Amino acid sequence: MIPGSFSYHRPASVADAVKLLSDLGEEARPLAGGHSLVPMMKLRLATPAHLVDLHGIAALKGISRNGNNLIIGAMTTQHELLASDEVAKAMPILHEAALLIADPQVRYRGTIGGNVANGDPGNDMPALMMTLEATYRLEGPGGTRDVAAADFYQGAYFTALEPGEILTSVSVPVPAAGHGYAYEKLKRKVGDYATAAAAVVLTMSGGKVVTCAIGLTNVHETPLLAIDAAKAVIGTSLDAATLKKAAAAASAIMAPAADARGPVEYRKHVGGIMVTRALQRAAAIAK
Ligand SMILES: Cc1cc2nc3c(=O)[nH]c(=O)nc-3n(C[C@H](O)[C@H](O)[C@H](O)COP(=O)(O)OP(=O)(O)OC[C@H]3O[C@@H](n4cnc5c(N)ncnc54)[C@H](O)[C@@H]3O)c2cc1C
Repeated sequence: MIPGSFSYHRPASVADAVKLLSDLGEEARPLAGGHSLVPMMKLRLATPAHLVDLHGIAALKGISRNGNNLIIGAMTTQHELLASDEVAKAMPILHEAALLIADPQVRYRGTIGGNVANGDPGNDMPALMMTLEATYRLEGPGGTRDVAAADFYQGAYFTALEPGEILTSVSVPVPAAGHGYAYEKLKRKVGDYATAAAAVVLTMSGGKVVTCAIGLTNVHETPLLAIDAAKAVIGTSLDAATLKKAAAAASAIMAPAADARGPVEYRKHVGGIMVTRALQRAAAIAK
């Protein structure tokens, strides 16, 4: 449980971090909260020769509002998300989901940038960011570009990040006033990753669903958007038959691994239940 040896770098600007990562090449990795990377290093599943610590870069911190978007700096911790009144008011599902990540110790160190850039299908933020139609800002040797969260995940631990690039911020459109929301996560115990989880953001009018987005965590090698399930509920009052149809449509795209959290069929079944519960709770909240 002791990591291999590495050299430590602490740049003071994004430009310096990008230059270091580009110069040092494949053997270098950005270090954020270290709560995914360091455990991997201890297990020797990751053996970077260089760690480029992002903690000295003030520009990567903080939460601000730009028009209808919340801009969250990559080095903002999960604890800081929870402490933000702006997040709690404008985007309560983000507050709710952050509270379901691990435990306070992990949330004090773990960052939103590390959580979404890691590419771990077990992380909670990626599916939520897809549901909220977030965009990631990436900065690298070739300049700055924005990538939709929905286009970012390519496989387990494979993302759209190019060599030398870092994720600098996440831009999240604020959902409509009166929207309904829920993040339902089944885990074996407090502090565990999801056996399966579902995020729902919807709007309703006259008792019927007008818009709906559904994201799924840890039921596939990447986070998923359950597009057909979301379509199935539009225009309905979420009656029992519709809920069943939506859960079935969501389960149909799930392909979880059989692991200590259960066999494939169980995790798909649980995933469907998470979708049902999230839809019901979101509808009850919507005004
Ligand atoms: C006991 C335990 C339980 C946990 N449970 C959960 C859980 O239930 N749900 C959940 O979502 N997470 C969970 N986590 C993971 C936790 O949320 C991590 O903090 C998070 O996944 C990674 O964030 P980090 O800031 O620690 O990143 P790090 O561990 O520092 O980095 C993770 C990866 O992302 C890369 N990276 C980091 N920042 C950037 C950046 N800005 N640009 C480009 N690449 C970057 C790193 O190079 C590394 O490959 C748990 C962790 C532990 C230790």
